Amino acid sequence: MRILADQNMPLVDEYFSGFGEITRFDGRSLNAEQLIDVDVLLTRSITQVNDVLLSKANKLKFVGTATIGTDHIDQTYLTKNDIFFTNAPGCNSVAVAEYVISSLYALAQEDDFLVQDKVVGIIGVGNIGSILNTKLTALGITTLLCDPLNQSNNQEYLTFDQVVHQADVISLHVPLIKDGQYKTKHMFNEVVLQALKDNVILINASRGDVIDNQALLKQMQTGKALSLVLDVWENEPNILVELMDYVRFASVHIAGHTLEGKARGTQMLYQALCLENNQEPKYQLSDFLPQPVIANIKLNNNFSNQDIRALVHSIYDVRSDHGLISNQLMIKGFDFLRKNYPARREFSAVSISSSNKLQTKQLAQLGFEIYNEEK
Ligand SMILES: NC(=O)c1ccc[n+]([C@@H]2O[C@H](COP(=O)([O-])OP(=O)(O)OC[C@H]3O[C@@H](n4cnc5c(N)ncnc54)[C@H](O)[C@@H]3O)[C@@H](O)[C@H]2O)c1
Ligand SMILES: O=C(O)[C@H](O)[C@H](O)COP(=O)(O)O
Repeated sequence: MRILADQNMPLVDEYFSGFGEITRFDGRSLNAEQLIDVDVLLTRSITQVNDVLLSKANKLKFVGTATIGTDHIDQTYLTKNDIFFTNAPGCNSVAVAEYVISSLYALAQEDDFLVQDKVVGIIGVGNIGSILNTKLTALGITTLLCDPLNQSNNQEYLTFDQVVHQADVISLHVPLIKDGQYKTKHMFNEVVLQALKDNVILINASRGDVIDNQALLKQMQTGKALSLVLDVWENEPNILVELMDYVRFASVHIAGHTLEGKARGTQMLYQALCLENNQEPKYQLSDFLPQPVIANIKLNNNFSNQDIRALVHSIYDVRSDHGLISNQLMIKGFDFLRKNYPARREFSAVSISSSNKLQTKQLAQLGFEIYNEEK
């Protein structure tokens, strides 16, 4: 079996070498010639998989993207050509939710507010939005949910307009849908942006095109008071650099890039290929994840709600990502910063011990491991 895998996908040799010969490719410059005689294509979000790329793919039977988003894949073409397709739903949901929590705490610290005093609107309540909702609720934060396509799990849902006008924080977790009734491309256009309340915190870790970046720049240039947290941008990797000046925390589409999130993506493709080939999976994530720098933390009795911020930021502080893009974007470029993103762990890599039952429960809901019997 010949396997072609994106060079930015971790653990490909570890998971896939048993299946055959592996060749790595640059996700931005993959071309049709490279697909000749290839059986399995493993991509990330930056490769457009369509009729042009696959025009010479004479043997291709399996396409997997180690991502949640699928807007780069022409699934109709794959179905028509009898090519199996899978993505990795949920692989990096926890990472994105933790990115939002880290951002919120960083703004709370810099602007001197309590996260519990903010109402957070979540637009798109699928894998990521639901996990974020659980974590925010555990912290005592009120959430407003909007998802016209997902009215499940006994939640109260509001309309887009209600959420956008009532929330102090708006966090976007929709897929990119380019047209139709539930279109999300430019969901935040000039009109919506203009109507936002002053001082709203707008967080986008979904897809760049969900916010009209030119319209957003125009609003900010005319003095609109918004706190912007942007992980994703229109036209990556050639983003609208002028917008950066107005962004409180900017990053290079890495909200999902924890070690766990990326490795889970590879593992899900491995499991799908095993299933397709009637093989029992041999490996699991824990076989390959390194020990975290901080593995155990024992909390003392004085640990308070306020200390959760410090705990969260000891695992992941979004400001380190902002530092990277601010200092190095123009020198190194967007893709270089993504490829060389420092190792980041999820809260679950850290085990917490506390004698306070309520606190232990809250931290468990936030995603930390608990290592005493008080769980
Ligand atoms: N920044 C990153 O690193 C990163 C990482 C992972 C995923 N993502 C992006 O986040 C998106 C969401 O991920 P997910 O796993 O939660 O996906 P998901 O499919 O589980 O959830 C998306 C939710 O959005 C809802 N939705 C669709 N159209 C909507 C609309 N018009 N208004 C409101 N809700 C709408 C859907 O019903 C669904 O429940 C992905 O599609 C991907 O584009 C980004
Ligand atoms: O959709 C996703 O899962 C994410 O956006 C994913 O993390 C994108 O990152 P990439 O595949 O480009 O590394």
